[in-house]
Amino acid sequence: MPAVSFQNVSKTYATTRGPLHALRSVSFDIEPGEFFGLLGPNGAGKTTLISILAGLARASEGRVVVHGHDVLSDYREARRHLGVVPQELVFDPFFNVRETLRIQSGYFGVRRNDDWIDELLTGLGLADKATANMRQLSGGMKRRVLIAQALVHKPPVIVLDEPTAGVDVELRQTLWQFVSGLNKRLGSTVLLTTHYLEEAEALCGRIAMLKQGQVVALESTSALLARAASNVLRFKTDAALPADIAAQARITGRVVQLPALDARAVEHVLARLREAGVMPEDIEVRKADLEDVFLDLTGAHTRPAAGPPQGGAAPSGGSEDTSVPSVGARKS
Ligand SMILES: Nc1ncnc2c1ncn2[C@@H]1O[C@H](COP(=O)(O)OP(=O)(O)OP(=O)(O)O)[C@@H](O)[C@H]1O
Repeated sequence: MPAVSFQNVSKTYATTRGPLHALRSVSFDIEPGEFFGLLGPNGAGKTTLISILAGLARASEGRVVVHGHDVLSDYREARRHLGVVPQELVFDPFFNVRETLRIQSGYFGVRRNDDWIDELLTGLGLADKATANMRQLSGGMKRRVLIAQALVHKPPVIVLDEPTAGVDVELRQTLWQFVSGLNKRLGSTVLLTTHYLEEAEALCGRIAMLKQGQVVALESTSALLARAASNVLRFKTDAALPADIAAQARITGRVVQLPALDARAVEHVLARLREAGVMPEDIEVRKADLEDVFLDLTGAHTRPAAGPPQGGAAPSGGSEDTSVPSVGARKS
């Protein structure tokens, strides 16, 4: 039995400009124990799909089943199997961290689970904050409690919707270590949506890519990576590129990146640039990554110079070609 089964899920919003098809017949299964990535540019429908899974929105058509429980007709059971980490921070400020987690356990009818609460506190770097009042915590610490809250009933399926948008590097590392540990040790299924393709590449065994409400790829991460041209030629220039080169290029400010199968392809591009009088600087050839596949599939070849993903913080650095790509910056 799949951990999560999306069956022909469609969602249409009525808007003043007519119907908006946020999801169009989305179907895929996530097997128990998978670390699964859901990727897509802004507006692709990721949050809508997660909201339907979590029972926060209703599908216009189709159904979603969690460990055999329909999220609509069998909501309580489906919800018990899910640990959904929300994006917004909402807390009762009068309780301390441990009390907050005990109260949340009570919502799920779980009692005397202090051992598990201790494990969550330690794993998420909150051990010395157990008796701190929620209102005394920093934003980053509150986010850790939010994650602990979502996991307090030991759900077999963990749903993380953009969990690292705007969080610091330390929390990202703590979170991934902890969630990977649950995935490996307890066999927890993890469904992750992220703008950070590097994270998806490092963590997810399988990936679905959404574009305009449709699944455009559903494959193992390694198969997706194998789809990309094996290398990428990268250089900087201020000059206008010849049209044939520009057509294949991904341009970020003055950084140009082109798929390059082998050394001959690299030589060909450099010769074309010479003919056109373009003097490339800082030439390098790197291995293709998930971002290259993503851009091919979502058709976003050209993006503006670096900017933060919408609704999230800028990836670290903020140089003209950030090493952690922000898909949100290329609204297609
Ligand atoms: N309540 C709503 N009413 C009308 N349209 C909506 C509503 N919620 C979402 N949409 C639209 O549905 C589409 C999918 O949005 P959704 O938030 O699911 O995308 P997303 O992939 O999560 O994007 P992001 O990466 O920006 O969070 C978008 O065009 C969005 O504007």
